[in-house]
Amino acid sequence: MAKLSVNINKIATLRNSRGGNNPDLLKVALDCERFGAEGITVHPRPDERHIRYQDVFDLKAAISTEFNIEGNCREQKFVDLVLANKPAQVTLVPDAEGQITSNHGWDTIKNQDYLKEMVNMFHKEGIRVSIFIDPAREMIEAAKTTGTDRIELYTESYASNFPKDPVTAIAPYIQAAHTANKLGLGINAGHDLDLQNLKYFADNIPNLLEVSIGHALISDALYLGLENTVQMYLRQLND
Ligand SMILES: CC(=O)[C@@H](O)[C@H](O)COP(=O)(O)O
Ligand SMILES: NCC(=O)COP(=O)(O)O
Repeated sequence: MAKLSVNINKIATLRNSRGGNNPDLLKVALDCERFGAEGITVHPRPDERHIRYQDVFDLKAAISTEFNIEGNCREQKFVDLVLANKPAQVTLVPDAEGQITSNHGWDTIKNQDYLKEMVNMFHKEGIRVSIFIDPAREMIEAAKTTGTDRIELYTESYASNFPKDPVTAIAPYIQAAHTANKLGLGINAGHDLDLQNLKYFADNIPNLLEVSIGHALISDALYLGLENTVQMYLRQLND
């Protein structure tokens, strides 16, 4: 069964909009765990518009499930933050400066040597590495040569095409999963997964290990409540 890691960036966005501590990010993370989430994901960005660097230290000290820190390893501040906190997993994402949200995976062919160095450095500190990637065979094959433990499949195109044609939407992801499985790479996935598209994805991707979900899950929680929402997402993965 794939694990559910709740991305709490949006809770930090709401908190930061008023400058106080409401909602309390730590409490939300602990509540997500209490409600059944198997991991917490954060994606600190250089402008700290949602997750602040201090949040990462505070979360690391408080949570007991798997901590996944996503971000751009070309930012030295991000690398230092990850090394100082030693999460269970770091997910390397190739964000351009000022990007609203992540919108592409790594070109693992062009950046092969650089990624190798990064993977090596995080491995020396005992941190599992996942590389954020589009579902393309050549990118997955090149990812394998970096020594990464896992890839995270960028699911935006699956999510946007799912409503009109689920079979076509998932086809490249099934191919990608077969390639990754053959190479012995673990498979994570994320971006725009939601209560409509998650079950079909999880049912069709062989050996899916983990999904990280934030935007839709936190939005659903406004209507459904956080406890109920976390459990509804868990059911999409486990039923
Ligand atoms: C890596 C990824 O897919 C993104 O979902 C990201 O983690 C979300 O970041 P924002 O919350 O800043 O949009
Ligand atoms: N890695 C993807 C993630 O953490 C959350 O993405 P989203 O659900 O906010 O699109």
